[in-house]
Amino acid sequence: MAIVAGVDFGTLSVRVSIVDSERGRLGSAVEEYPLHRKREDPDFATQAHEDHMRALASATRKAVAAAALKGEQVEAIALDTTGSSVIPVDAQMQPLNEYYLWCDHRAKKEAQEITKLAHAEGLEAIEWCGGVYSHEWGFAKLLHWLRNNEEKRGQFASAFEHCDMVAATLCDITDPKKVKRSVCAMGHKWMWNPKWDGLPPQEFLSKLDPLLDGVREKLNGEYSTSDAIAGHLSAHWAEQLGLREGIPVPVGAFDAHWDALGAGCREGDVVNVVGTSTCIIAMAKKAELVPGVCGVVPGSVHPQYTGIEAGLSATGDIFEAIARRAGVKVSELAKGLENYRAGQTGLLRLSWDNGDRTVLVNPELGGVTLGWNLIHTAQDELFAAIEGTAFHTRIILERMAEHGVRVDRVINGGGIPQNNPVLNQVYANVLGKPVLVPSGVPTSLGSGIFAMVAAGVFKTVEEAQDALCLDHTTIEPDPKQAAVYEQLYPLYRRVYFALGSRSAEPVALGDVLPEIRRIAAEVQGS
Ligand SMILES: Nc1ncnc2c1ncn2[C@@H]1O[C@H](COP(=O)(O)OP(=O)(O)O)[C@@H](O)[C@H]1O
Ligand SMILES: O=C(CO)[C@@H](O)[C@@H](O)COP(=O)(O)O
Repeated sequence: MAIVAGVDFGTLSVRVSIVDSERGRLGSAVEEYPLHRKREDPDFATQAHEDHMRALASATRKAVAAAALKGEQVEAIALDTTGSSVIPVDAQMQPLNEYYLWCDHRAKKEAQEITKLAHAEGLEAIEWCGGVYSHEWGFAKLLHWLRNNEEKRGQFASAFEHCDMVAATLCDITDPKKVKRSVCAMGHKWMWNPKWDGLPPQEFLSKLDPLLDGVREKLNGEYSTSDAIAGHLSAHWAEQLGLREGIPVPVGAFDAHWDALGAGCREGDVVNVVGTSTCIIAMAKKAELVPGVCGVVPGSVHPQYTGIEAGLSATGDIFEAIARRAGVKVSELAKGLENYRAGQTGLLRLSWDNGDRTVLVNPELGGVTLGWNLIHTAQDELFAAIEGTAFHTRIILERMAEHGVRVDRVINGGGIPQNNPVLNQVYANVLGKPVLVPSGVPTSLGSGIFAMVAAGVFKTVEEAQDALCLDHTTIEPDPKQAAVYEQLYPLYRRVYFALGSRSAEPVALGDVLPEIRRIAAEVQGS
């Protein structure tokens, strides 16, 4: 028997779970931290390193108390975070600014420049990240920071993903060169891959902007999968967290990737980690390039597999915005959704409110709702938004399957499937497949799995999964509702490509809207 701590840094809060190798999760605690946004600049989204560390210390102490244990008993701590959440640091690992959070979109211009040059130079890496370098990713954010912080540039020693920065802080590693970097974070967001000798060549980066001269060297170091140890908990942070000094901290990774493992992901499974955004995660022994899918990286989800990541740039964030505009909480607006039937609203809602991450990969897109009439309500829009995210998910899963990714089982992981059963049923109906939902919050179990491996309790991720993962409830598609979606999905697909991409066949709303309305009228009349 062994006890470890699993940590998950989400967009708004950190969850710490205390996990026992035999009894599973013994207790957990959540602590929030501020997300700094600016009303005048919707692209701005930052968070402070100190706020994260303070929240981590408090949540860890509370989780240990909730588990009715002593912190001394915890044998390892592992952590995952959002990404690309990037922090520039000086030569002593001190932050030069706040994190550019994953949803900070200020670096659109830089991302476009990277994409353009990468294609012009024939950089193989650009094909493996969907053909478009995202403004949510590391190099775009770093270049934006360098261009906009002239007075601090002289102190710039390196930049880190949130997961690597927290592990380094906990282990008191103060030399940027000695910090181990996560292949998951660096592979999906910084074009790192052993296939082309790590990061893109320095010549490419310098051509992009001379401000990036020498940056490859500054980002160098040991790149590791999460079965490697990043370091050991320092005396200072052991005291802050209420744990034992010297326990191992494995190399971290992204939240969605470990959430997928925590939700029980094996080869052949696709996990929709549905939260503020959706990350769609799969893993394969061998994976080919998937056009429009934002990352195919060896070792990223599971150390011995190639991880595949796709997703929606906003899911819960869309639901929340709809509720906010109606002046209520999303949990309030969600009450009564179970009375809705497939397609009944007559609304078709595209989930582009935060741009499109996969498969169009276009940050310029914005949310679109077709079919409004004068009596539609905010709740109608919420239901249509759930349907819209499910349709978008189907487009992505079809793209993955076309390129050899197995979609034998679909698992709805992440926070929202635990709170919103209607969403799970809509997903099963739209996908026309059973959807498996973990029978309890899967968040932070992935970290528990890697903490167990770090503590040496289990030799493999699979053994740890067998011990820690929760059972699944299977949501079967409802044949009648699924049949309605079989009519609506082709319309959604046409509109998605026609509105979102210049190269697709155009579509006339005068053709689409009567069809959506006809389907709604049939549903209402049945
Ligand atoms: N009942 C609900 N139905 C749908 N969405 C919800 C509900 N309750 C909360 N949400 C959304 O869940 C999101 C948070 O998801 P969660 O998985 O807990 O966090 P994170 O994505 O940061 O890890 C928020 O965007 C919130 O709007
Ligand atoms: O993009 C990634 C991981 O690659 C996520 O960290 C990001 O979408 C944030 O995820 P959450 O929805 O906050 O869990």
